[in-house]
Amino acid sequence: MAKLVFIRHGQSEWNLSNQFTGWVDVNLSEEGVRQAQNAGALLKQEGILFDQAYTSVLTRAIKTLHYALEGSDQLWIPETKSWRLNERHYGALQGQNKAEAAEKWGDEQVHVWRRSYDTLPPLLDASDEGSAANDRRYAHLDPKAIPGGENLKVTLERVIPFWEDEIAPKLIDGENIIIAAHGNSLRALTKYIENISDEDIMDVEMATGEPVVYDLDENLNVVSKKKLN
Ligand SMILES: O=C(O)[C@@H](CO)OP(=O)(O)O
Repeated sequence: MAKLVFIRHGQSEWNLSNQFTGWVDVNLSEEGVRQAQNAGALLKQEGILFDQAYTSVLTRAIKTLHYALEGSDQLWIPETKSWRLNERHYGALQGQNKAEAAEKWGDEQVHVWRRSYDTLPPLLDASDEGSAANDRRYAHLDPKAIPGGENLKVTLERVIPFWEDEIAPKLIDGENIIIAAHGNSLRALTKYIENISDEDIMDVEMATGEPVVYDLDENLNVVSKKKLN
């Protein structure tokens, strides 16, 4: 039996200002820092001892991981950062205010962009100055792997190879793992490990800074799941 903990980053500055974020590297808000510190206290209270941590290459998730590990006295454990755990790329919506987008395109369209499994957002051109192609942290990637915008399906398809190659083998060996990532990269992993349908995943939400604890058997079946709050 292995423990797997998902933690969505604490509230970010753009969660607070209600802007589409995706791959834009915004910081935690003060409330987000408090949420991440509280997650550390909850993990300590729960007594979960981790062997390995994973996070994305985005500041809000990395900092959340560090606050959570510091609060549970395990800041020393090995950690791996991967772009594959990044938030879904929100394409040309990145930076826009969600309420203003709903006024412009309608609530229904914005809801479909945010939560449908396979509808892509409007794409960001690779020549746009905000393209991830201009960001040094993605310089080692095949340019074809750098998205101009992702739906949950595409997000899942880039998260799962990392899960299969890096994370699942460790869980099968009985290691306890924490993954600090993002609302939609964690929804993709949740869909995969809980076998949730394309339709039902639309209603699954992750709260900021709230650890979700799974017990997994050696076949990676979910034996139990609980949220710490
Ligand atoms: O803006 C984003 O990147 C995500 C997460 O904050 O938003 P949503 O919940 O709308 O997918």
